[in-house]
Amino acid sequence: MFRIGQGFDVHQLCYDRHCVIGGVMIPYEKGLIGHSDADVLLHAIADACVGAVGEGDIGKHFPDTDSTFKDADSGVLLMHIWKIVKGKGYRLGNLDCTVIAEKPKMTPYITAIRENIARILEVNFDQINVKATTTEKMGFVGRKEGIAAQAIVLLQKTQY
Ligand SMILES: Nc1ccn([C@@H]2O[C@H](COP(=O)(O)O)[C@@H](O)[C@H]2O)c(=O)n1
Ligand SMILES: C[C@@]1(CO)OP(=O)(O)OP(=O)(O)OC[C@H]1O
Repeated sequence: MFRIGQGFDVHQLCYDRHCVIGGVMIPYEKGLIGHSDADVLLHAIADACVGAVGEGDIGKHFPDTDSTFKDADSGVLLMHIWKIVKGKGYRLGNLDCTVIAEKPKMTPYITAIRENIARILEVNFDQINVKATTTEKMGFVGRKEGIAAQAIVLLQKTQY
């Protein structure tokens, strides 16, 4: 049996934070604001995974009212989500994601991000794809006020 899930997340940019996207620290004058490290891409992936197995959303598993998750490493949060997915007997078919950002330029970091996500999900590099697009200077992304990310995951049931 196959299950599909999609995730979407947005975080605001400000000057006093690190810019961590897909678990990779990206040199940029601004960083993302959140209760956790605000890794918008890993949050979209986590939402896609919990969505695929009918387990709600990331906020259900890691409430932003819980101080445990203050400045949390989103890689660790995604590992926890992935354990739930595996526990339900699923394996990853493939994951496709898009980072929607006017800046920073993502291309130099895409390989490192794919490697990091493949490590967290314990899959091969070629099962993970990460893309980037601008919004052609329009809207909150175009004004560099925030960054959005989307993810779509395909899971296959291996245990019944
Ligand atoms: N933050 C970004 C946004 C885009 N890219 C790369 O540039 C290409 C063209 O972007 P458009 O928004 O003009 O379609 C895109 O395909 C990406 O390869 C990027 O690296 N970082
Ligand atoms: C990750 C969590 C928990 O620290 O907080 P944020 O970093 O604010 O991220 P968000 O995508 O708004 O929602 C999920 C959260 O509850």
